[in-house]
Amino acid sequence: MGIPHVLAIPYPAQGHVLPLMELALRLVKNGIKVTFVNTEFDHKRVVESLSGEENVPDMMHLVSVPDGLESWEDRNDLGKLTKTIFRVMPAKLEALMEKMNESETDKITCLITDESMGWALEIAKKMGVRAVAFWPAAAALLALLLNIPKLIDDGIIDSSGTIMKKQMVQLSSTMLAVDSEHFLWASVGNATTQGIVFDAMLKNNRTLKMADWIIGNSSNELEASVFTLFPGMLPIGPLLASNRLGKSVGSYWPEDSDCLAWLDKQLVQSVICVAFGSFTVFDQTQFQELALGLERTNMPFLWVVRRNLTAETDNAYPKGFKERIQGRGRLSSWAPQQQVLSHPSVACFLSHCGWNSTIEGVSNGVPFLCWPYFADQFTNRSYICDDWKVGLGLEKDGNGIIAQGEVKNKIEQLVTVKGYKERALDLKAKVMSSLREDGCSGKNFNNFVKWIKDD
Ligand SMILES: O=c1ccn([C@@H]2O[C@H](COP(=O)(O)OP(=O)(O)O[C@H]3O[C@H](CO)[C@@H](O)[C@H](O)[C@H]3O)[C@@H](O)[C@H]2O)c(=O)[nH]1
Repeated sequence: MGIPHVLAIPYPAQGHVLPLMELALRLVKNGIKVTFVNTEFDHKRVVESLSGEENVPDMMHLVSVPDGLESWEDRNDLGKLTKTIFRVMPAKLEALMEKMNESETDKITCLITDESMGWALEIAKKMGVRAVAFWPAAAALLALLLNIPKLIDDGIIDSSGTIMKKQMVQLSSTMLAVDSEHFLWASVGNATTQGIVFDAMLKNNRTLKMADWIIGNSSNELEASVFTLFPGMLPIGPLLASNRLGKSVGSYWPEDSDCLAWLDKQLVQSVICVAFGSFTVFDQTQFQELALGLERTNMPFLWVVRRNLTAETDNAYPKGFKERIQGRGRLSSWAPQQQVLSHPSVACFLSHCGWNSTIEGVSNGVPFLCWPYFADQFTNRSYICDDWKVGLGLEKDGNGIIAQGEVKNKIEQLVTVKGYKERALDLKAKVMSSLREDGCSGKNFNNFVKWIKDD
């Protein structure tokens, strides 16, 4: 067999593209050729944000297929996006693979797909190609999804995913309890969207059975009880650019690298890093309370204010805010987050608790302030606050708002009360040891590479 050729297919969302790209780059480093298939919409953004950079090696090719939506249509409408993906992408992917297979050197030997694009596993099997499912979120979430039939039997949800009982659900006595109201599909959009997403999850559960491997961006040190209950899933994380001594690739937006020079000028462990991933949206009141809360801490802060974090972002700040925080507060539209979190000046991370942000903070020993927005982020908050005890959750007041006083008080509590930083450093050491040759994630990854290279 010549050089193995992997086709990698992410779900089209920032928190899915980045970790699969990281996995792809690690495979390339191990002598495997990778073709990375983004949607056309994402491909354009990723390539644009890469311009002038030399982070994509020769053995990695970036290609695209359409997602079925027009360029102007709203890709944050997860119902619509999910429907068109399932309708349009399978035939496009199959055609792409057939074309590649016409050439002996381009022949696909293995397909790795995000679990949420489970239909690709079917195509791989049909074409006689090895099939791998990649799970980019907490393993606990996949375990819960695979238990949907039991949730229905127990009357917690009905057969269309509607929550019938509000209760905590625990799959085993050692696993995290999840509030049924925070089930993944139950917090995305309106009832129609939730139904479409739930249906897609059922389909993905079925296709997952076709996977030769299920690998995840987690580690045994973070979720041991899940991997005991669910031995078929192998953790290979955390997948971080620093592990291969490179820069993160796959951002949708150009990074403000200058913020690293700004961090260089700050005192050690003095800065609040604030970032909410790629989906979170704030209304005007909440946005302003956050701004005022950060201002009231009197600490330096680096706040990632994505262009669409709130409506009319430029005019959304409280009156005089930018002038008052000058020099102390740095506003950035998209930061090199992994590098930021590894910077010695960072004291804590105010985060929406997306899984990538969670493991990036953990891998750098940074304590968290948790402000989950939707989907799996509530479970990730429980891990951070209740299980690993490396952070504090922000609570809403009687008006359903996280008020400026709450932001200020919790940040002060986090950085002054002894224990959070110590536990965060302890967890970091455990998680990073997993990546060593003799660590759990390290061994799993090496076995995986061997399997891909085997005839
Ligand atoms: O200024 C920024 C902000 C973020 N990031 C990166 O963007 C990624 C964001 O991923 P994540 O923290 O997981 O958040 P989302 O983009 O919101 O990810 C989606 O996908 C995740 C994985 O399934 C889920 O856990 C989240 O809930 C879901 O919203 C991370 O790698 C960050 O380092 C940057 O590079 N710069």
